[in-house]
Amino acid sequence: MQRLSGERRVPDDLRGGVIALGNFDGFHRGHQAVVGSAVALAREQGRPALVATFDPHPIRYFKPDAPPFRLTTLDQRERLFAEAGADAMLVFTFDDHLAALTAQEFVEQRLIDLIGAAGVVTGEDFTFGKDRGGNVRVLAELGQVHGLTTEAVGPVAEGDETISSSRIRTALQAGDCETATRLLTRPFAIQGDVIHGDKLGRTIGYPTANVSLGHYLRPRYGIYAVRGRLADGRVLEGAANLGIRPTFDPPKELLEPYFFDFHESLYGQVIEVELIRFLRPEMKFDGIEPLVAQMDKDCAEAKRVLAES
Ligand SMILES: Cc1cc2nc3c(=O)[nH]c(=O)nc-3n(C[C@H](O)[C@H](O)[C@H](O)COP(=O)(O)O)c2cc1C
Ligand SMILES: Nc1ncnc2c1ncn2[C@@H]1O[C@H](COP(=O)(O)OP(=O)(O)O)[C@@H](O)[C@H]1O
Repeated sequence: MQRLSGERRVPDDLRGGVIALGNFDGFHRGHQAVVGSAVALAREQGRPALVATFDPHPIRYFKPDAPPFRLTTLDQRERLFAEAGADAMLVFTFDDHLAALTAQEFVEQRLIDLIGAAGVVTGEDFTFGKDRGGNVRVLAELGQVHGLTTEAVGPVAEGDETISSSRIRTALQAGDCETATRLLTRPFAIQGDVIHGDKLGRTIGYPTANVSLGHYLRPRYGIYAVRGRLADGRVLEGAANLGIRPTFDPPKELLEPYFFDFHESLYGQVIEVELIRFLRPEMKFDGIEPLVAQMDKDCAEAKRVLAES
């Protein structure tokens, strides 16, 4: 799958496509329905399927000081869109210029001129353009003028509630991995480079691969049963601390998975760590011995949890 810039002319072989328009952070079941419809329509008509996303997230542009809230990085979205059958991911840079485009300018300058789109699929509640002047009705009207097919996909609900990124964020902030997994159709996963830490882990028999939380939403601090995916595709099981490790000075905010039966260096590798279940809150221990005794128990519990999930 190709990654394209939303500011440049789309190459000829990807023009005349159907584009799923949205941000799709998390790529939850609702997002999957929108992208799925775009891909299905594209296949039916023998057209390329494109998926849009915004970087930075529009919320970040409008609220630069908002606490981290991301559910996926651009790299994760790229993989998820490819798995959903898209031929290209189109990244719109959300900056002053984009924010100032009216709905009509966005459709004419971006969808028609730069992308050469033949069809566009959004969620029913999608808004776009300066002051959110564009919605699915405006999009349909502009589409008629420019020969652009439009389709609005209704919300996907679970129970009485629409599935949304904010519902998933709330679940993760409560340590409710199971709800997040259901709404995402896969576990929430943090991807990042393995960085150097204090080199303490190895001396207590528990080396941990330290990953920065970056722009990700902060799930509830605590100990989790996890699965890790290495760059080479290997999947490892483990137990991880996500938080500030209050036993150590100075406290540092990290995700630190210990992988069972694994003895290789991971420094510099990009790994992805799936949060399967919250086991307990982080605690401050009075020394290394009680910490290690608790880590032994955590690992035993994580193994039990992972064996049945
Ligand atoms: C399963 C597990 C549970 C842990 N629980 C805690 C905890 O409750 N409190 C704490 O301060 N550190 C805890 N840690 C320890 C730290 O996350 C980390 O292993 C330690 O700070 C060594 O860091 P290093 O990787 O920088 O050497 C836990 C680690 C693991 C793997
Ligand atoms: N089972 C394992 N789980 C996690 N990391 C491991 C494991 N075995 C070896 N490693 C390596 O050891 C490093 C962690 O060792 P540690 O002493 O905790 O150092 P640091 O403080 O730099 O994280 C990891 O980054 C990884 O390269």
